[in-house]
Amino acid sequence: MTAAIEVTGATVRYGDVLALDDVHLSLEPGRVCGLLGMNGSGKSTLFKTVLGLVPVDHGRVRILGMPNTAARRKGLVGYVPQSEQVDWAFPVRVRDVVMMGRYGHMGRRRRPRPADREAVEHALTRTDLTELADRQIGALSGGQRKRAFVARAIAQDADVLLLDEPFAGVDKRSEATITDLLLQLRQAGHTLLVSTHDLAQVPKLCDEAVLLQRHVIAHGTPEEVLEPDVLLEAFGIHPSEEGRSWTA
Ligand SMILES: Nc1ncnc2c1ncn2[C@@H]1O[C@H](COP(=O)(O)OP(=O)(O)OP(=O)(O)O)[C@@H](O)[C@H]1O
Repeated sequence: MTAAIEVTGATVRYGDVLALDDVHLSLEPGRVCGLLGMNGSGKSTLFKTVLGLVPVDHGRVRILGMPNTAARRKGLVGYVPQSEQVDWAFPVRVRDVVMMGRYGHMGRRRRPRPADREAVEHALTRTDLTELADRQIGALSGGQRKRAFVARAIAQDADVLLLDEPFAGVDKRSEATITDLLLQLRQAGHTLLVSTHDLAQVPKLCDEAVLLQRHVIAHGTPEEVLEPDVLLEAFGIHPSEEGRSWTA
């Protein structure tokens, strides 16, 4: 079977900083994979590597059997970035952000057709953002902004979705909305790679999990990867008492 995401020996440096060291990762279509690791372990860099947004020193990335740049051009891969990576001062309405998800479906002139407008309204409804659709993106709360980017990914209808900390800084309502949406996307057969510090989300949402510390140190079922002994061996820490958050 052709892998949805295939990373082979990816090594990425930012100047002197070795962010990824010989990362191998293969994800079958239709799987939901949690990407776990401490701050600075390379999760965002791995997303950017999969998307082709950072140059790799070594290694190769394939999405659905094709080079990542080609998959991106065809709109086969969607991305919900970490909030810190977005310029919230950029004067754009929520509806326009969601419409960006349709660019891969439009011609070169990017003229939305009725089907594009319909997909955008549908995505706004599913993310509970219809009433906020004409607001500037910078005028939304953290959770609402996250939902706007999830709406963009839904409108895009990409087979492969990369979500960088979709639960970070969101309230309970947004968390529940986003979890439901991700479960629906999983049901519909999309492949999801989701980074999170919220370990409690992983067994609820994921078929498998990857533990990253510049390279992949564990990859298996959530139960296998979240074994306290695996975490202890990898990081020298146990999850917190509640087992809820992990920001060490
Ligand atoms: N643009 C950059 N220039 C220099 N170093 C960078 C850059 N981006 C990331 N790094 C470094 O690369 C390493 C991996 O960073 P990355 O953001 O991928 O980690 P992360 O696991 O996503 O962290 P977090 O959980 O805090 O979001 C870190 O040491 C970070 O400081």
